[in-house]
Amino acid sequence: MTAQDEREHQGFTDTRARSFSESFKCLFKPSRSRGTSPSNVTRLPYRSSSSSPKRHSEPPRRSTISAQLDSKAPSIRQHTRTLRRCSPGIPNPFKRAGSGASNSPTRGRSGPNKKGEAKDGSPGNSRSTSNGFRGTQGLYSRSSSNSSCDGSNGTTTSSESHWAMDSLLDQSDNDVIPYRGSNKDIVNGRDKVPDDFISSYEKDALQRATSYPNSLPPKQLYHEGLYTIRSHPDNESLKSLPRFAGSDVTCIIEQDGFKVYEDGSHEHNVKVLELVTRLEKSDYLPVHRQGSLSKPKLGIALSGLFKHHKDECDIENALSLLPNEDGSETNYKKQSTDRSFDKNEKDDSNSISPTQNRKEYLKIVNPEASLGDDELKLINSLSSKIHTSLQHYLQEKNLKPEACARQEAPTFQESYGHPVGIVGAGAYGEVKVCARSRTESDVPPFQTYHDDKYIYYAVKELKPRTDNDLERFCTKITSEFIIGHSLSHYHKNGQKPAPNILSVFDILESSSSFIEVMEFCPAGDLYGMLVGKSKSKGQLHPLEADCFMKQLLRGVKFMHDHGIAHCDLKPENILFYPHGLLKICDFGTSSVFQTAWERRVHTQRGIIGSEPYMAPEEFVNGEYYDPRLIDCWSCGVVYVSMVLGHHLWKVASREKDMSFDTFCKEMTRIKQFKVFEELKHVNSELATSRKIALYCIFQWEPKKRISIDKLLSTQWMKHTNCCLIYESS
Ligand SMILES: Nc1ncnc2c1ncn2[C@@H]1O[C@H](COP(=O)(O)OP(=O)(O)OP(=O)(O)O)[C@@H](O)[C@H]1O
Repeated sequence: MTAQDEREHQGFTDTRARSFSESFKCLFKPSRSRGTSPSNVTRLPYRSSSSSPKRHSEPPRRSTISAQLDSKAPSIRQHTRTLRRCSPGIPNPFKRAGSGASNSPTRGRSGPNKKGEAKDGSPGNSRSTSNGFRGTQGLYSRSSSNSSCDGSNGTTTSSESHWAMDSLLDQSDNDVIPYRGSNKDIVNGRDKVPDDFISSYEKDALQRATSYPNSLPPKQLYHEGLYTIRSHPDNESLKSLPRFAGSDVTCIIEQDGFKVYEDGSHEHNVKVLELVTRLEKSDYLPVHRQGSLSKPKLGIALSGLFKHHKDECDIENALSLLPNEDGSETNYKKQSTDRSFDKNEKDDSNSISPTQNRKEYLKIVNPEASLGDDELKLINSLSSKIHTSLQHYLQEKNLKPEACARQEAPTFQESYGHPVGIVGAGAYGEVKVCARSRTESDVPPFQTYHDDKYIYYAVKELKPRTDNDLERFCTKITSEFIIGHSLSHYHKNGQKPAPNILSVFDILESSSSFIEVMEFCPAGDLYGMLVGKSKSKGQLHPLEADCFMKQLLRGVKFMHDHGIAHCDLKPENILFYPHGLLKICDFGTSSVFQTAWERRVHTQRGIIGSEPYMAPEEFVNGEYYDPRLIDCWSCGVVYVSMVLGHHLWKVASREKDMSFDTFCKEMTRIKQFKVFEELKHVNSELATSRKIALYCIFQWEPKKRISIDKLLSTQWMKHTNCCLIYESS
C-alpha cells in the first residue's frame, strides 16, 4: 500500500465512521455498554417471547448494535483439549423457567396425513401414527432414547445416507441438493417379535446404520420405479425428484417422531402448529381480527371497559415502504403526497447517498458482504420514512392519521391475505400468521409455507411501546428488516439464498404499526419443541440434535460469510418446518461486522442477546469482542440445551453463577467437565468427537474458541447426518 493509498484508506476509515454514524445509524448505533459491575446485567427470562406472561414487565432488551472500531480483532484459532478422566459432577445448575411454555405450540410425534401422499408407509403415514410404525417389511421398532444411546461401537456415516426434506423441494435450485426421500415401510410389530430378538437385531442395525463407511450403501436400495411422492403440500415440485420407496429399510430408533433407519438416514416429524392443522382442514380462512389492543388481559371479558381500537386490524390496508421494483415512486410517497401527510417530508430515496458522495473512498472491497450500496440506499430511505412517521406518531399518537387509501399497487391483503391467528409475540408486538388462497398465478417454487389451498406468511407487527423508546424502536425495525431482507435476497455474485435463513419479504406501514412480512414456519420454534417433549424430559435424540446443530451452524456460517453476526441465537429464534428444515430468524439484534467497503472485521462491546446464551466476554466491562465468536458460544449453549433438556448455567459469569464457576474450576483443574464427559451418543466415536468439539466451543477465552467454520469441519460435524445436503459440504 502506498502512502497515498494509506492516506486514502485512513480517510476512508474516518469517512466510514462518519458515514455509518450518519447513514447506518440505525444499524451501527453503539450498543449500550454495561456498567461497572456484572450486577448491571439485565436478566432475561428463559423464554423471551410473547408467550411469557412477564413479557411486559421485562426490562427492555439491549438490542442495539455496536460498531465501535477496534483495530485488533481477536484472531480465532482452534483449541483442542485432551480428554482425561471424569470429574465429579456438579449440581444441575439450571431450572427451566419455561414461562411461555403453556402458550407455546406443543410438539408431538406427527401431524396429520395429507391428501396426495404416497400410500404404504410413506412418512406421511408414519407421521400419523403415534406409538409405532406401519409398513410391510420390518417388524422392529425402537422407542426410547436411552436404548439408542447405548454406546455401541459403530460409527456414523457421511452425507451419502441423507434424505432431502420437503422444504428444499420448493427451492430445488437452492443451495441444497435433493437426494432422496425416505419412504420406509415399517411394521408395528412390537407385539409379534420377541424382545431379545428386537434388541439384538437393533443393536446390529444401529451399528450398521451409524458405521463408517455405511455398510448399507443407500444406492443399493435405490431402485428406479420405486420412487414415490412423499407427503408434501407442493406436489408439483415433487414430481421431478427421485423418491425412494425402499420398503425393506427398517426403523431402528424412534423418539418423539424422530426416526432413524438402518441405512443411516433419518426423519424428523416436528408437529405443526395446531392453528395450521386447523386451517388445513377448514374450507375457508377464518379472520383473526383481534389485535393486542382489543384483547382483554384479564380472564373476564369486560367489553364495555376496553376501548375498541379503531385501527386494530388495519394491517390489511397497509402499504409497502419499499421502492417499487421498477424504481418508480413508492407507495409511501404516493400516499403521503395524496394527503399532504408531512410538508417537510423529503423522499430521499433518490437523493445523493453517502456512497455517491464519497465514491473515491467507498470502493467495494468485499463483494460478499450483505451490506452494500443497495442496502445503504434502502437504509437511508427506510430510516427517513420511519423517522418521519414516528415524529408524527409523537404528535398524534397514530402513525397515520387517515385511513390508508387504496393505491394502484397491491395492498397487504392482496399480497399476503389476512390474519388468521397469532403464533408468537416479541418485544414490540405480536407475530401473526396471514394466509391467502392460492391462485393460478402462484407457481412454485414458493418462498414460504403453503398447502394445496393457501399460502402463509408470518407478519410481525411493530409498534413503539413508549415515547422514550422511539430511537431503540427505529433501530430495531431498520436493523431487523435490512439485515433479514439482504440475507434472504442475496443474489450478488449469482449466489443462492441460504436454506437456513428465514426469508424477509416486505416492510409496510399501517395506520397503527409497522409490519414486517416474513416466511412462515409452520412447526414453530425450538423452544416450543423442547417444552413439548415432556416425555423425553425436553431432550432431543442426539442424532436429531446433531442434524439441527449442523443446520444451525450452516445458517450462522452464511451470515458470517456475509458480514453479519446474529448476536441473539436462542431456541426462540430457531424455527422449523415439519420435516426438520431449520430457519434462523429475528435479526433485530444482529451486528454488521463487515460491510462491502471493508476488509477487516469490527469488534464490538456491550451486552447483546439473552443471558443463558451469552458468551462470558460480553460480561467483561468494556471488553471488545468478535461478534462471530459470541454466536459460536450461543450455538454451543443451544446444542447442549437440546440434548440435556435444560441449560448448563443461567449466565456465563463466574461471579453471578455457581454452575458456570464450577465449569471453569473443573476445566482449570482437570481439563474436563463432568457434564460433557457423561453426555451419551449412539456410538463412542461420535460421543468423543462431539465432546472435543464442545470443549472447543466452551472456551471462555474468545481467542481460544473455535470458529463456526472450523466447527463445521470437526469430525463430529463431518460425520453428522444432516437432512440437507449443502453444495459445499
Ligand atoms: N416466521 C415465523 N414463523 C413462525 N413463527 C414465528 C415466525 N416468526 C416469529 N415466530 C414466533 O414468534 C416468536 C417471536 O418472534 P421474534 O423472536 O421474531 O419476535 P421479537 O420481537 O424479535 O422478539 P424478541 O425481540 O423479544 O426476541 C418466535 O419465538 C416464534 O415462536
